[in-house]
Amino acid sequence: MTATAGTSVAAGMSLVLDDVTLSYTGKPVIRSLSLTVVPGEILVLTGPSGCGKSTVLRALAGLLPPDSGRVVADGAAVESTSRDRAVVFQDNALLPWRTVRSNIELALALRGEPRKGRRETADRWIAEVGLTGFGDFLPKNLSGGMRQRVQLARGLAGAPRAVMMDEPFGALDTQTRGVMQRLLVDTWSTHPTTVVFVTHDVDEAVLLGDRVAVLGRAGEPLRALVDIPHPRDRDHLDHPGTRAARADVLGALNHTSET
Ligand SMILES: Nc1ncnc2c1ncn2[C@@H]1O[C@H](COP(=O)(O)OP(=O)(O)OP(=O)(O)O)[C@@H](O)[C@H]1O
Repeated sequence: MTATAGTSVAAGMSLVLDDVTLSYTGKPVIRSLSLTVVPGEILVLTGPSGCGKSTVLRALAGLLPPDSGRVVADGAAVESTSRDRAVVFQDNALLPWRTVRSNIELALALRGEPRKGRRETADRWIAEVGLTGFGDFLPKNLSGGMRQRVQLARGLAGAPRAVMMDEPFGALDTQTRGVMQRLLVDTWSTHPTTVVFVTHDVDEAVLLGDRVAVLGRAGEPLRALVDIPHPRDRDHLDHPGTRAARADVLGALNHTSET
């Protein structure tokens, strides 16, 4: 867990799920889940389709109150959404009638940044995510990868202390996905924050995460919580420890689907 050392610790928020049960219609999707997200780390959530990954993110974001147990952010019970806890979705959640710049400026306005200076800050974010020249474009005139760049910029521009990311690169082709993973790592290094990242992709999980939590099927216990020895190291799969961790994640996933 490299992110637990150094400056990123102070920048991120701690998130705790304490014996949490979550449901929509009374039948638990998540049952008695306890999990602590360390300040400044990237914790990846993976597991079979429908196991409740997005549901956990909703609870952390304050969008879904637990049936029982507690969701705690920096020691305080989560009872509503907060600009300190941002969400980045796979789907295009940008405002379609606003330009790229204006979408990012909105995040700055919600943070309470004075109007003066917002444009410059938004343009810095646009440059940071490699979209210089596209500030006046509407989302519909961008590729899927470009829209995800804007979502990343918008999610982080509000300087949240935690970001919940729900399969943000799931719809992208392999090459664009690789570029976005690197962009996320670079941006997160410059603007450290706690990240809870949902993915189906084992390689993405092992590349990005300090730790990978493998959820069981809906209502089942957590299958595994795996430490990744060399997170975000480009050559991480050359390390035997990382290969072993990847095998642990895969083993837990396969175990889940066999039972
Ligand atoms: N708004 C909702 N109302 C009722 N049931 C829901 C709602 N959202 C999700 N569910 C159900 O809760 C369960 C978990 O859904 P969730 O989206 O959290 O799973 P997931 O692991 O993120 O799935 P996937 O990997 O397919 O995106 C599923 O059975 C789903 O049908």
